[in-house]
Amino acid sequence: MKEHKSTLIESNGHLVDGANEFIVENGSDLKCKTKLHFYLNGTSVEINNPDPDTTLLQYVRSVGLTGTKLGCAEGGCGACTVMISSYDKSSDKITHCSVNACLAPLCSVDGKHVITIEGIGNVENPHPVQERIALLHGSQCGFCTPGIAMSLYSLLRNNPNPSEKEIEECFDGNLCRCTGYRPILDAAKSFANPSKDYETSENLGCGRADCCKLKNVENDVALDLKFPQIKFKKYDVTQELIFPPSLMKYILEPLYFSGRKSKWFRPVNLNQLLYLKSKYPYAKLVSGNTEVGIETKFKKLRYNVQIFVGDIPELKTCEFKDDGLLIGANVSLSKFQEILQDALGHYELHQTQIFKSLLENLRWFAGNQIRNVATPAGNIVTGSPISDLNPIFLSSKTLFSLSSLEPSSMVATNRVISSESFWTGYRQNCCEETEILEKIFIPCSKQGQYNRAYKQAKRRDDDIAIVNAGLSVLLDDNNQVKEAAFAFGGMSWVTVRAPESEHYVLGKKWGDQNVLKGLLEKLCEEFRMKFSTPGGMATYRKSLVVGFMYKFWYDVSKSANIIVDDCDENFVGIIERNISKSVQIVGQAEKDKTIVGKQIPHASAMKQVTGEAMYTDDIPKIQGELYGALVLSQKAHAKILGIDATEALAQPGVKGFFSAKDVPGSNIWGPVSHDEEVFASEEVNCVGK
Ligand SMILES: NC(=O)C1=CN([C@@H]2O[C@H](COP(=O)(O)OP(=O)(O)OC[C@H]3O[C@@H](n4cnc5c(N)ncnc54)[C@H](O)[C@@H]3O)[C@@H](O)[C@H]2O)C=CC1
Ligand SMILES: O=c1[nH]c(=O)c2[nH]c(=O)[nH]c2[nH]1
Repeated sequence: MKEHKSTLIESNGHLVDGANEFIVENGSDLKCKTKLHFYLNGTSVEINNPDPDTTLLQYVRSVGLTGTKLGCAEGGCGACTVMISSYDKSSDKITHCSVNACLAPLCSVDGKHVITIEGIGNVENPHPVQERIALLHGSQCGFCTPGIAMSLYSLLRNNPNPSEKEIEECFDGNLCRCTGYRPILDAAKSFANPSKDYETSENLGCGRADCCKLKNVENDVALDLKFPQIKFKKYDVTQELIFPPSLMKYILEPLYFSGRKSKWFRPVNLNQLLYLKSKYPYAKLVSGNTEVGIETKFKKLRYNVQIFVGDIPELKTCEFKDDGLLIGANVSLSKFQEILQDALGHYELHQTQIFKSLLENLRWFAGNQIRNVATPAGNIVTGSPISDLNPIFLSSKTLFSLSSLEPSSMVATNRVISSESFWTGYRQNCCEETEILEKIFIPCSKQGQYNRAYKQAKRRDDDIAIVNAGLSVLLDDNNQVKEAAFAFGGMSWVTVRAPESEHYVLGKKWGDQNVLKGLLEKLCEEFRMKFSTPGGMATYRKSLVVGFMYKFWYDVSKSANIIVDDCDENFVGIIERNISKSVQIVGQAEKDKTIVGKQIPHASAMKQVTGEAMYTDDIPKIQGELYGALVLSQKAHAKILGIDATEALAQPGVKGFFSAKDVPGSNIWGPVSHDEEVFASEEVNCVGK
């Protein structure tokens, strides 16, 4: 990766950007539009100066599309899933992505088509996805159901002929707490081609609903045999909502919005971005917003100026160089997965070790909705100590290219820094304020090099690591270690290497049991963790480090054909979960019976899958509406001798205080047996009553 310099400002002092010349406006010299334009469920929407702090979820719900739900608000549960389609002029392709609307900024959807659960069907005319989930009992409380339907819908829009495995994986960012996944998967797998081999790569067309490549796709599986009592609609891809032709011609221009608390810039090329970053060094870059969104919502951080980098083509490039992969820092993680998969075919087998490690860890990196928008740059710059990618970057000497404008000359300049010196402390790195991460160079592995990645979390999918690792060794022809790089996440304030263990193993023979013993002892010494360490679980975390190295030892030995004693195959490789299988046996309905033996969906099912079911939070607000808050007991078990409401009434905005004596009629209620008090009258029997 070479460093470069280029002039960005012409002698007349104006910023050079192809045909554009920018004039002073909005506090910067960049001429910007102040109107957001996108499509929502097939209808054109224009908003003048939207508030940069509004999420897509807040917006769609505010216009009455309350089928999209607010669950966890941090991209973990999938209840807010919508689909965003965009058109890429250079490849003439439309992509459809499931996205967490709770994190997506409204301002980020310019030029895109947003489809919510209401946009795919309704109770009178449900989409086949909605109909099958409802008829096959895939909803109970129904709160997660629209999100589940949208994940499946997004998969089918990209891949109308999925395998069962692809269907199971499309739900890795959706949680359901009451229905159970069995009926959901039954419904979803009715769209699967059971004969399709997961590994088969096929041409999935250009993303248009009527793409000629999809004409022969037969989705009508043997549903009649599997579900004899139900007649389903056929799934016909050609009937899907099309990508608006006018958006294909829409030219992305720089945007500027000014809200109550913050300003938002959307540059559309690298020069504009560097210029804005030089003008506003303190500005926060926003990419997938999956970390920044958490910071602003939960950590209450404020960013007065935000620069959205999601529409900059230079940050989404990919080049297969002779010695490695050079990618734009803001490709989405899903796109990164595709690039890495392509790289496996492009390079020789021995060169692909690091790419394989990255692919392995990306499988377990959050859920689809996050990977569709989050970027390597976001992960690298955040520098979380349990980042999934950074241990692999650190153990592979990946290079980062940082770009900025030199303030005096306004010349674009660039420096390359190794991952080994990038992170400087807890969530800190060596990026200067005016610098942006432009490109990432991931080297090919050498002949004799073995690189593996491991992650242990509380659950496999959609979870953050407890400890993770990127481990690498280079062996010579005699299996002696020439180079070693062992990087771990979750063991310190930053992703760290284990220099003493690396040094110990240098020159020693891989496969020698004494070396293994010594190496594990060294690691234990190196990662001495106090019992009181932040994050806890000190012993467990240390044992994970040792466990990963043990696994790596046997994994490398097996790959390098080194005969070792006691090699248990279970140590090597990844334990794969098979495709889940289950059956609900529904007998033939007896003709003279109206209920017994019949597969009858519950009364709310169709409303839930279409997003039409109204939950408390979905009821439109009325003018002057008041909210209730409970005053709770701080005693575990006490007699109520009297209630003094003075403190509650003194709170700002409080209009009244109500207790048991104010309940008209009976103060007793309960779901089945009526044996609970609405408000405690004489006695409390727990804290929080
Ligand atoms: N909310 C969730 O469930 C999950 C969140 N994550 C987080 O998401 C992040 C992934 O990235 P995004 O959403 O794209 O990040 P983001 O838009 O939230 O930005 C994260 C950080 O990266 C910086 N950044 C982004 N692009 C940059 C660039 N080109 N140059 C310099 N700085 C840049 C931002 O200013 C910010 O400090 C990871 O860091 C990870 O921690 C990962 C998995 C799940
Ligand atoms: O690198 C990460 N991987 C995850 O799976 C994850 N989940 C999360 O919330 N943050 C992160 N970071």
